[in-house]
Amino acid sequence: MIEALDLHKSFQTKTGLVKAVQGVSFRANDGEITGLLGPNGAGKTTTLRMLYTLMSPDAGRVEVDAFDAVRDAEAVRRRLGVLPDARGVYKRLTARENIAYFGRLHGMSDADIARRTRELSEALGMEDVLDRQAEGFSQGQRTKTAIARALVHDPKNVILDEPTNGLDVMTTRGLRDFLRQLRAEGRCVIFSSHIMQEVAALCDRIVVIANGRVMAAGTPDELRAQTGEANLEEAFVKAIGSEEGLHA
Ligand SMILES: Nc1ncnc2c1ncn2[C@@H]1O[C@H](COP(=O)(O)OP(=O)(O)OP(=O)(O)O)[C@@H](O)[C@H]1O
Repeated sequence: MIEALDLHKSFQTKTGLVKAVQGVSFRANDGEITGLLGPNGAGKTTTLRMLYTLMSPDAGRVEVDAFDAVRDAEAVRRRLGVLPDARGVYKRLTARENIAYFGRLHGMSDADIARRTRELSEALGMEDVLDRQAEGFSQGQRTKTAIARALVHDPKNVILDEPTNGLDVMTTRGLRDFLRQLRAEGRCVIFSSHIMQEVAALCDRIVVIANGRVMAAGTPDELRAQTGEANLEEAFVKAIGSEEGLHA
């Protein structure tokens, strides 16, 4: 389970202070997919970075399975699998070597790494590229490698920053099935997106973010009730106040 408790984060820039996240709170439960939906610049990536301990919040707290992300950062990292916005796949290594490298960083045995690599490559449909050097991989192949690598240590909680960005329709469908499988395994899954159809298709719980603030949050039914809109996509538009930036 992942909890964001009144998170704040600002950045000093040449043109002044950018308030990227201004009081974001939500809870993502185990066995559920939670979607962070918002237009470009809403604060999704900054929020996720605080959840996965890359950035510390100016104010507020993150808890992962009741561990504090600042005080117990190590314990939190062990419980997380992360697909960051910069995928960061090592080009000189094959997909298999990329996955194994992360497995070793987590202290896994070669046998466990081999077993998890088999499971993940089958689930993600990437057996054909497993032993190819990542140099020259398509965007989808890079994303799959980065996801397999993030999950090699079998983490209970999974955070994915715009996982379907740049993927074709078939790869996106495969990835959606994969996320549903993670949910069925009882994991806590959080992903960000600016595509409302994506969030509507997958999520048990949705956090609508704009200008660094939570505009609405809840199950699809709760969001429809809160906004008085029968159609979920209309509910998103109403919560944000505009449909700009919410499409593919
Ligand atoms: N390191 C940084 N320095 C300065 N400003 C930043 C930094 N990181 C983020 N921001 C600003 O904070 C705001 C929120 O950015 P963030 O990347 O969190 O949004 P996002 O919802 O993930 O957007 P996108 O969908 O475009 O990825 C933006 O105005 C962005 O320019």
